[in-house]
Amino acid sequence: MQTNNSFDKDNLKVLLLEGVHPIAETIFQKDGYRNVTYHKTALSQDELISTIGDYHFIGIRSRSQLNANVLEHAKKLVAIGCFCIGTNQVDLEAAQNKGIPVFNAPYSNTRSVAELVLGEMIMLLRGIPAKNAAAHRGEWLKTATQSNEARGKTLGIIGYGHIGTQLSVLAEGIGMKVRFFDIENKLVLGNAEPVAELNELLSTSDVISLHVPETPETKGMIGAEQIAQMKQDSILINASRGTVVDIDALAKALEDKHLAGAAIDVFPTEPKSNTEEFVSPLRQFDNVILTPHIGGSTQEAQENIAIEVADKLVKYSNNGSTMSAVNFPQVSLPEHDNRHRILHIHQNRPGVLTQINQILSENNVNISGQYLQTQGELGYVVTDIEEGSSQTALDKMRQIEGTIRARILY
Ligand SMILES: NC(=O)C1=CN([C@@H]2O[C@H](COP(=O)(O)OP(=O)(O)OC[C@H]3O[C@@H](n4cnc5c(N)ncnc54)[C@H](O)[C@@H]3O)[C@@H](O)[C@H]2O)C=CC1
Ligand SMILES: O=C(O)C(=O)COP(=O)(O)O
Repeated sequence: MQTNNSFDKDNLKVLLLEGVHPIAETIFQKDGYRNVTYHKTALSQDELISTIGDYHFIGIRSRSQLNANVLEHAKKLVAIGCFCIGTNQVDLEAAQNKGIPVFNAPYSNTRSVAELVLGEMIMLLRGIPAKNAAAHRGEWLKTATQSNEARGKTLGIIGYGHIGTQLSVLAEGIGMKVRFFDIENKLVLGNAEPVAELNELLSTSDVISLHVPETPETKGMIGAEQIAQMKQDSILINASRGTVVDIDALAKALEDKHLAGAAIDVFPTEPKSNTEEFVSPLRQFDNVILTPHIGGSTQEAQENIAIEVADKLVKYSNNGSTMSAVNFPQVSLPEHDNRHRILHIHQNRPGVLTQINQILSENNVNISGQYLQTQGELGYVVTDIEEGSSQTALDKMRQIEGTIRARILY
């Protein structure tokens, strides 16, 4: 059990990795967090293990793997910020078991991905990547063969979430017909049409674009069998996660000329830094657009993400609010001016709230507000109390069975 009291910001250490937009550092510093370490790259597993124990907050993007082993060494960690959408790089359950909320930016880069995919789709339908590559070699491929307008073509979107829906609207704007497959019932935008079976979507679309998260179900979702279902001369785009598409199966389909082209932004194994070689069987194909996982890498998106996630971390640190945490009970909290606030994180079992209130009552502590939320195995009780014997009460609350951690905000 951890025994932090109200945090002295001077002693709180923040580690920002993977070149998150520098405005994140500014936000921490402006709020009085002076101990911010900034790295342009990700850290290896060994580096994370030897470093993470010093830090109270960590900010990462999609490369840093915060698995259970790394989190085991995160003795002081209070919260994790994923400065991106995907949180599959973090063992969310291990973080939850340690009472560490994980925050992300669920919307900020969605437009950037949708715009990239729209552009790639138009380019691929015209056969531009191959013609461009040929021109760079001095070849002149002036032909209309396999060069098509997007207007009237069918775009099949797999995963009709924040990105999928925006792409849907943009694609309809240039006259495409949009169909989609999602495991949830979704509000349909424009004239898009839901399709009940993945295979039906695959076999009727001119372009397939993937916008699903990485989950056990989406891993390997598009393999040889699914690609075989796709129309002859159709196009596959993946800007979701590298594990969703079997790259060897895709390479074979391109070799066999079953597909007219592809655009791939995410890969099963991605270089850890810009100095490492990118290795992929897709490098040989002129008709494949290969991008280095930059779907969300625009100035606009990165700045918005940095503001959003840094604000969430600072708010959790200063005020205890867990709104929009992805693995944690969500509690939206008012400011606690002139009051002390006790945050109690515990295993979700009966009787904890009663024991908390019993302790407060026995210590003559007056409760001015209380908030309780549970999620799965975790319970989060926030109690605003009048100043006084809060420290004694906190010490006693830490003895309640099932307590994971507790801290006080002055
Ligand atoms: N290339 C890049 O730089 C970026 C990649 N991404 C990736 O894109 C993914 C999607 O992002 P958003 O649209 O914002 O997420 P979202 O959560 O809004 O949408 C995902 C959709 O996929 C659906 N889904 C989940 N499992 C499915 C399955 N097995 N079959 C069909 N549909 C399924 C969900 O119901 C949901 O509607 C992220 O999880 C992330 O991995 C996100 C941002 C940037
Ligand atoms: O937001 C996401 O999920 C992404 O894939 C973007 O990742 P990145 O921040 O570019 O490492």
